[in-house]
Amino acid sequence: FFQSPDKVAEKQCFCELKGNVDDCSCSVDTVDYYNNVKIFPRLKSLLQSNYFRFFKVNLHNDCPFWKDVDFECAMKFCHVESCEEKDLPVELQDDIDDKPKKEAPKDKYLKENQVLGCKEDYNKELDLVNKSISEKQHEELQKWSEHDEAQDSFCVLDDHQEKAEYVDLLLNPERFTGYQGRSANRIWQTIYKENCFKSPKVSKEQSSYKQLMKTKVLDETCLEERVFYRMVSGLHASINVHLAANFLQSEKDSPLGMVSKNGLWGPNLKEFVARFSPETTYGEGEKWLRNLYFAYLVELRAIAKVAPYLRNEEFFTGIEKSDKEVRLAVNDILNVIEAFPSHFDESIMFNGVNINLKNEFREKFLNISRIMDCVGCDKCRLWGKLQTQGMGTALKILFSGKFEHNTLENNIYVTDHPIRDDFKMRRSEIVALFNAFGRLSSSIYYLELFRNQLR
Ligand SMILES: Cc1cc2nc3c(=O)[nH]c(=O)nc-3n(C[C@H](O)[C@H](O)[C@H](O)COP(=O)(O)OP(=O)(O)OC[C@H]3O[C@@H](n4cnc5c(N)ncnc54)[C@H](O)[C@@H]3O)c2cc1C
Repeated sequence: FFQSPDKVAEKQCFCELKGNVDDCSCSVDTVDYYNNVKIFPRLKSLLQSNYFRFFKVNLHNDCPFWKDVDFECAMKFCHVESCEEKDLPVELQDDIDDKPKKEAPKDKYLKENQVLGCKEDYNKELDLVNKSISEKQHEELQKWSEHDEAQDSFCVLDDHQEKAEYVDLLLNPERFTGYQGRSANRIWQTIYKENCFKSPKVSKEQSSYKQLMKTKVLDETCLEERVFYRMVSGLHASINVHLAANFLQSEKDSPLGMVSKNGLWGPNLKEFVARFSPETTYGEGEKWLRNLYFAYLVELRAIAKVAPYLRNEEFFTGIEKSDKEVRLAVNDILNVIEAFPSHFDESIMFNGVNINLKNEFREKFLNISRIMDCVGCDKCRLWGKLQTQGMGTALKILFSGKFEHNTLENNIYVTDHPIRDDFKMRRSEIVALFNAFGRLSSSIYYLELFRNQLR
């Protein structure tokens, strides 16, 4: 089913990406082969284990940037079921002992009888940017920088907050929810326009993407800015690939679908093409897909870099047999990841530049993790938080400076001083990192599926 890099068929479709991933020395074909054959199957199985399937998250935070969060998710499938204590592994049950009992779900999250997909005309507001964000941002960041523990973090972790609850990720899969319209658009718009350095996203005044591309905005930015943009765009692409790959459909047109009591789900080629084809995206779709590979390579490298630390983790859930299996499975996947032939080289970043650039990079990413509290659909918020926390954890590993002794020799990273005493990872960081990487990995896998359908 998957072809080795040298046997890849004649390229035809827009999603048949050629050459190297931008700003990396690694080819798309290498990632496809390595991911689809070696990494994805291992990760898929690992992420079903008790240690990795339960994620502690606070989905009840108020949006720090604007008051009128629209809960525009139109389907009952947007709702997240949190775990009851009895369903959790022993180790995690202790963790919620003194927590207040779960609140009843808010009615606004459950709009079972609404029409699928919210088709509100949001275009009239597309250009509006909420200016209050900057002031708010400032306050939030001020608080953040006063918080010692958080100094080397790139994202907000809310697992310690009072209203945080365990969620079983396997029972709440990331898939099409119908979340769209003004609310979803405002989140992406804010991420690109407010929080990024210079994004090629256009406002309505700028006539088209084509025109924007002529200005080559991205090419003119420095590496760090491009990395930032590519990470976010890669995450965005991954989310949109997933919603096309796990789309609600009827039995009739879905031989590949999975039947469950919550509906019939499966890949929707039309949806994928509509989101990424050159015709509908002014040729940008291909670049967004390439950014997915970029984000993948950054997280892959972070896991390789933190491998010595992870090899000392117990992955304790209180069930001896399965904990041992998880340790073996993690070790196996770390071996595969470390042997990847062409890792992203983070040492090229933040060299000889003003230290403020690194801080700015961290602060901007921190804001992106905070914007997730403004997402008006529970399930999208859950996966948005998990993936930004995973990405933030990867950035912390790469840029917190606690692995400075890692050197690149003959294209292989050598870790002289594997773990510094002051480098610590929380359980939620490990869970988020692996699950976030799992999302990117599965997007690349689904991309192959769509490619094959288009051939
Ligand atoms: C954090 C978050 C999580 C979400 N999770 C889900 C989910 O689990 N299930 C679900 O069904 N929906 C989810 N959504 C909604 C989904 O991402 C889309 O916003 C929605 O389907 C509407 O799509 P759209 O066609 O309007 O374009 P959007 O995806 O909303 O994009 C807005 C604009 O950004 C540009 N753009 C699109 N992709 C990229 C890219 N990769 N890089 C750069 N620019 C881009 C395009 O110009 C596009 O018009 C989520 C949204 C957010 C903000």
